[in-house]
Amino acid sequence: MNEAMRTIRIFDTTLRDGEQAPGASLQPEQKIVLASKLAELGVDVMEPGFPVSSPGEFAAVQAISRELQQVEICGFARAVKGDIDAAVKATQDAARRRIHLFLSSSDIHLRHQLRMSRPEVVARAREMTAYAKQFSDVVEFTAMDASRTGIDDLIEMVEAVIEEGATIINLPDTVGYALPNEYGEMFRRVREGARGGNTVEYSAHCHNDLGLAVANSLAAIQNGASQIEVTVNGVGERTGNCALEELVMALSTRGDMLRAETGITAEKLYEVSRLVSGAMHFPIAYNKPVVGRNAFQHESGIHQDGLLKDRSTYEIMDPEKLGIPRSMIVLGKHSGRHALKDRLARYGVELVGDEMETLYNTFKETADRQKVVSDDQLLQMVSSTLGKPAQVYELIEAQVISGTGSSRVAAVTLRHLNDQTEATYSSVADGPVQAVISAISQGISSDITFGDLELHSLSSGEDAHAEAAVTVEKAGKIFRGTAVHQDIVMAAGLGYVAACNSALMSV
Ligand SMILES: CC(=O)SCCNC(=O)CCNC(=O)[C@H](O)C(C)(C)COP(=O)(O)OP(=O)(O)OC[C@H]1O[C@@H](n2cnc3c(N)ncnc32)[C@H](O)[C@@H]1OP(=O)(O)O
Ligand SMILES: CC(C)C(=O)C(=O)O
Repeated sequence: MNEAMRTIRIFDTTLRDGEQAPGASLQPEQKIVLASKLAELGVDVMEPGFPVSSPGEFAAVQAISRELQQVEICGFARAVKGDIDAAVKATQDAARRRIHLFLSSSDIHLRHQLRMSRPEVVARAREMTAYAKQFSDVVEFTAMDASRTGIDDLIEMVEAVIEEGATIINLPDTVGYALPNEYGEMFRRVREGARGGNTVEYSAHCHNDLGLAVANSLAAIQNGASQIEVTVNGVGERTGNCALEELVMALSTRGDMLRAETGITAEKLYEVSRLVSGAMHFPIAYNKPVVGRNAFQHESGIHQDGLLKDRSTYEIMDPEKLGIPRSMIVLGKHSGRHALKDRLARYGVELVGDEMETLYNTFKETADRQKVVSDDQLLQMVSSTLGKPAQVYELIEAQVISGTGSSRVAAVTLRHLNDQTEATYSSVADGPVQAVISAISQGISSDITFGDLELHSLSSGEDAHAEAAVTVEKAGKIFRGTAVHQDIVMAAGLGYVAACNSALMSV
C-alpha cells in the first residue's frame, strides 16, 4: 500500500535571505508588492526581512505584518535581545507570527565568528529562546552552520532550546557543504537522539554552493523535516537558496516516490518568478529548471518530432500548469521537417514535395549561420520559395534620432505585402525602442496590442547581435515573434512585426 501523503510547509525567505544576494536589495514598497504575490502563491510562512538591520527593513516587515493577515509572518533575529525586540515589534500586528532566532553551532563559527566557548553559546541559546518565548508561542530556532557541526554538539544545543520552548528546529546547510545522505542523516539523528526531539517540527534551509540545495531539502523531507525554507528563483547568499519552484515541482512531479505535497498554486509560479527577477534585476538563466526560458523549449529535430507526436516523450511537467505560455518548438540548425511543417501549419501554409525540400534546404543553410531562425525569417523563406508574399507586414526601414535630450524620435517604413503599399510612420518617446514600437503600432491593425519585449545580447564584442522576443495580444490570445539583428532597435522592431504577423496569419 502507498505511504500517505505528507504536507510540507513552504517557508519563503525571498525577502530576507533572497535579498541578501549582492545587488538584490529591494525598497519597502517593492517588498509589499512581492509579499502579496507570495501570499497568493500560497506560501505558508513568510520572512519579509531582518527588522533590526535598518529602518527600511523594520518598516517593510511591519507593513507586511499589517497587510497580509492570511500568512504567518516571521520576525528574524540574532540571539540578541535588541534583535528580538525589533522582530517582536515589527510583527506585532500580524494575525499569526513567529520569532525566528539563530545562533551558530559549529566549531568554526564559535571559534572564528562568535569567539565564544560552547558552554557560553549553549547558555546564550537557552537565554534568548526563553526571552523570545515570552512574546510568541511559536519560536523557530536555527542552529547556524548545523551541517558542519559535530552531531553531539548539535544535539546538545537543540535539547537546550527545546527545553526553553522552541517549537521549530531549523538545521541549515549554511554554506552549501552537505551531501544529501549526510544532510538527511543529520535530521534523523537529531530527531531520534535529542531529548524532546519528537515534540518539535523540523525545518531545512539549504544553500546551493555545490548545486545541492534542492536535493538536500528533499533528503531532509525524507528524514522528517516538515518545513522547507526556500526563495523564488533560488536567489540568496552567494549561489542562493533552495529554489521554491524547483522544490515544489520536484514534490509534485515525483510525489509517487516522495509522498509529500505543498499548498503552492503552481499556475502562479512563473508570474512570481518573473516579478522577483524584475524587482531584483536578476535575470533568470535560460537553463534554470522550471522557470528558465529553455525549460520547455526544444530545438532538436528528434525531440521536436517526439513532442509533436506526444509531449510526454520529452517533457515531465506541463508548462501551462505552471502559468508558462507554451512555445515548445524553437527552429534552428538542429530542427527537422516535422517541426518546420508544424510551424508553417500555424500560419496556414502547407508545402509539399519539391517546395518543401527547397524550403528545408534554404532553412538549413540559414540556420547554419545563426543561432535560431525566427518565424519572420521562415516566412520570408516561404515567400522566396513560392515567389509570392507570405507575410502581412514587412519592416523596410527604421531610423531613430537619439541624443542627450529627454526624447527620441523614430520613423519607420512598413510594407503591407497583400497590396504592396508602403507607408512611413513617426513617433516620439522617452527611449529609442519605445519610439520605434510606437511608430510601428500606427501602421498595424488596431486589434493587436503590444505585450512584452525581451532583449538579449547573443554575443559580445563589436559585432554583437541582439535577439528580441516580443509578445502581442489579439482577441485574448498571445502571439510571439523573434528577431535577431546587429542593431538592437531594429531587432526590437523586427520582433514586433513578426509577432504581429503571427497574430494576423495564425489559424
Ligand atoms: C546565514 C545568514 O543569512 S545570517 C543573516 C545575515 N544577514 C545579515 O547580516 C543582513 C543584515 N545585517 C546587518 O544589517 C548588520 O550585520 C546587523 C545590523 C545585523 C549587525 O550590525 P553590526 O552590529 O554593525 O555588526 P556586524 O554585522 O559588523 O557583525 C556581526 C556581529 O553579530 C555577531 N553575531 C553573528 N551572528 C550572531 C547571532 N546569531 N547571535 C548573536 N550575535 C551574532 C557577530 O559575532 C558580530 O559580533 P561582534 O560585533 O561582537 O563581533
Ligand atoms: C540563519 C539561517 C536561517 C540562514 O540563513 C542560514 O543558515 O543560511
